[in-house]
This record gives sequence, C-alpha cells and structure tokens, in this order.
Amino acid sequence: METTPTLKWKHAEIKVLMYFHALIPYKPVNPKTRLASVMTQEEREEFAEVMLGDVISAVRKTGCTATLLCTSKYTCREALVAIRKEGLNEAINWALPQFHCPALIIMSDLPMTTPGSLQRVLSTKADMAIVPGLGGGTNVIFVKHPETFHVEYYGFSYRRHLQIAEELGLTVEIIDSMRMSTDVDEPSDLVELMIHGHGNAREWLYEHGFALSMENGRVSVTRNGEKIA
Ligand SMILES: Nc1nc2c(ncn2[C@@H]2O[C@H](COP(=O)(O)OP(=O)(O)OP(=O)(O)O)[C@@H](O)[C@H]2O)c(=O)[nH]1
Ligand SMILES: C[C@H](OP(=O)(O)O)C(=O)O
Repeated sequence: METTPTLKWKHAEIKVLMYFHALIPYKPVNPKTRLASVMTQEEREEFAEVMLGDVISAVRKTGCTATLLCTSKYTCREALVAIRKEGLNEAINWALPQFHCPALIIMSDLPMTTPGSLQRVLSTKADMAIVPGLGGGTNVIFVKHPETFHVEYYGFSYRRHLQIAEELGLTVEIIDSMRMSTDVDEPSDLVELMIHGHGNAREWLYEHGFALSMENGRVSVTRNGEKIA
C-alpha cells in the first residue's frame, strides 16, 4: 500500500536552515579612550583588535557571516569590511535597511562572548533578542526583520532599544548573560576579562604585564606590579 506524502513528511527529519548576518561596528584608530589611563594609544589599538578577533571567532562558530562597519581602512580575512566614517548609529542605520535576513548587531568589545552564549540569542522565539550592557548600554541586538528597525546607541540605549521595539510591536527576549553584558570599557572591566576570559584578549593582557591580585578580600588588577583597578 502506498504511504501518503503527509505520512512520509511527518516522519522526515526536517532541518530548517536559517541564515544570519552579523554587523560589528569597529573603530580601529584611537579606540577605548576610557582605558587611556592604563594603556598607550598603540596598546589600545592592538587590544581593541584582539578583542574584535575574539568576537569574530565566536560569531563565525555559530555559522554567522559578518560585516565590520569600520571608521577607517581596515583589512580582515574573516569578515567583510564596510568603511563608514559617520558615527556609530548612522553607520548601523545605514546597513539595517539593506538586510534580507535576520541581523545580529554585536559590539567589538565583548571578548568573553562564546558561541554558546550567542546561540541563546540566535535561537530566540521572539522577534528580537537584546543583551543589556553594564551601565545602561546595549551590547547585542538580534532582530529578525532588521529592515524595519533602527538603533540609538549611547547613554541609556538599552531602554531606548526596548522602546523602539515596543513602538514597532515587536516581541523581545532579554538575555541575561554575564559574558555578553560585560563590555570592556573601563579598567575595572579588565578584572572580569582576566577571570572569565578564554580567548586572545585575556592572553594579551597577561602578556602585557596585567595580573590579578587580592586586596582586602577583593580581586584587583595590577600592571607591572601597580594596582590599576
Ligand atoms: N562604526 C563605528 N563604530 C564605532 C564608533 N565608535 C565606536 N565604535 C564601535 O562601537 C562599539 C562600542 O563603542 P565604545 O564602547 O564606545 O568604544 P570606543 O569608542 O572605542 O571606546 P571609548 O573611546 O572608551 O568610548 C565598539 O565596537 C567600537 O569599536 C563609530 O564612530 N563608528
Ligand atoms: C555604544 C554604547 O556603549 P557604551 O558607551 O555603553 O560602551 C551603548 O551601548 O549604547
């Protein structure tokens, strides 16, 4: 007896292939000025690039391709590069309407990101997933229809991105992730990276004289023996 197409379909292994693309804004020249008290400009440029490498590596392991939105000329073998000299918001809002697939917007200063932590974002059932940054910023946005979305970074951007989603009628999943909420902005953020990091950015710190030490029962960071955070 012939089986019906419906029955065959029912028992088939259905694999839905979804294609995602990541946007990573990146400022290669004089980045991370909030770390200027503990690193020279040359070191900040090197460190920012190593952090970016860790982020790209995690993104690519999830199967996402990536485009860097760079403020100046930059060569990268693992991602496409678009040179956009305007500000962060303008660069991302230039890119979003051109998307024909879900977009992952991720900052380059999240070197603790792992493929597993990103999978939680990419597998959301909501229209959008968001990872807040420390202090009110936004570290990661995953939006399934980026062509209708826009970003407003800086200041209390986390709250603004939730508002934009609400105005568009989008469902939102808020992802609670220590790894992706910790953006490396201030010297004190280096503590977390040195404790929980796993990639080249953590190695870079140890190779450049940064170390962890204990003081009054708290972990602090030293550079060449001097406390910096
Ligand atoms: N395309 C683009 N990316 C930017 C710009 N400014 C910062 N970024 C990137 O946006 C992300 C978040 O930026 P910040 O944390 O403010 O980094 P930053 O400007 O290097 O650091 P600070 O000088 O300490 O504010 C990082 O991935 C930066 O590389 C910009 O003007 N254009
Ligand atoms: C870009 C900005 O980053 P922060 O200044 O919090 O590092 C934000 O998340 O809005």
